[in-house]
Amino acid sequence: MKRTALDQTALKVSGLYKSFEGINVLRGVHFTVNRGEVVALLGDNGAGKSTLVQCLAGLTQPDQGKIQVGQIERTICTPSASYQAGIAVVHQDLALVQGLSVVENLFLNREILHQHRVLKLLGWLDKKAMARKAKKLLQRLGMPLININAPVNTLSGGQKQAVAIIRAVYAGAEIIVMDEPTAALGAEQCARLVTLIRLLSSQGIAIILISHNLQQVDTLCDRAVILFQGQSVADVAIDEVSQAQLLGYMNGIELGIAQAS
Ligand SMILES: Nc1ncnc2c1ncn2[C@@H]1O[C@H](COP(=O)(O)OP(=O)(O)OP(=O)(O)O)[C@@H](O)[C@H]1O
Repeated sequence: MKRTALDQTALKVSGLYKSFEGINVLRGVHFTVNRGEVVALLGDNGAGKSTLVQCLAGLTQPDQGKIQVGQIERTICTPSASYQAGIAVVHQDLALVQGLSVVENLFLNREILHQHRVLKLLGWLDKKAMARKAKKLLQRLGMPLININAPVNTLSGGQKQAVAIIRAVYAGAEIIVMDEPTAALGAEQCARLVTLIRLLSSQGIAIILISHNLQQVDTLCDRAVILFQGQSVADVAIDEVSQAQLLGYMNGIELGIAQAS
């Protein structure tokens, strides 16, 4: 293990099935992620990763199966139900509002109202409090150089990722799912994101990382769950497998299902 994950379940997925127009896309997905763990979700193209993430994000509903967050079984039928359950999915397109500033994005739909009774009734925002809190959050999560007043469309790709992730943390996410978070980043930005992921994990947040970059999975993740043709076929400690074995699981060879070409 790369670090001490807490021995407490953050997420448990059991027996998830999903079909689209008669095609069985998920055919029995089971895995658990503990608090503070970084777990890679691996699988070849079409293995069912995005469909699984859509189920976690409340964008589609499984036909069968259970999703448990902490000790509570959840029905995640909308994106807001997913968020309320403590799951945040940071997609490649990030869902930030481009014209708004960093601080406005961080507090979007969670604005801090003015403390003064009358101003609060009028819906006035406490911009100073939000600025203070935003600076503190960015500092705590190792991103003090991000200008909180900059429109997010002026930030680098890595900074945008960081803002989206920090927004999820501020909203109380216990489980953050990241879909290819470093795909469009340069080496330095990747390194910063890796540091942020490690920091979040050290604070007990569970991370599920979808990545095709096995080198990165090797350095960053504690465990990998591998999907093959819609089934979770392996759940392995990263320290105990080689990248070649991971690839073998992903293409079915390690399972004796597919033939080496
Ligand atoms: N809405 C849909 N209707 C019909 N088929 C779908 C739908 N969504 C996904 N599929 C099919 O389900 C299978 C799994 O797709 P999914 O996108 O979940 O895989 P993936 O592992 O994320 O692949 P990739 O790495 O290429 O993104 C694919 O064969 C895909 O064509």
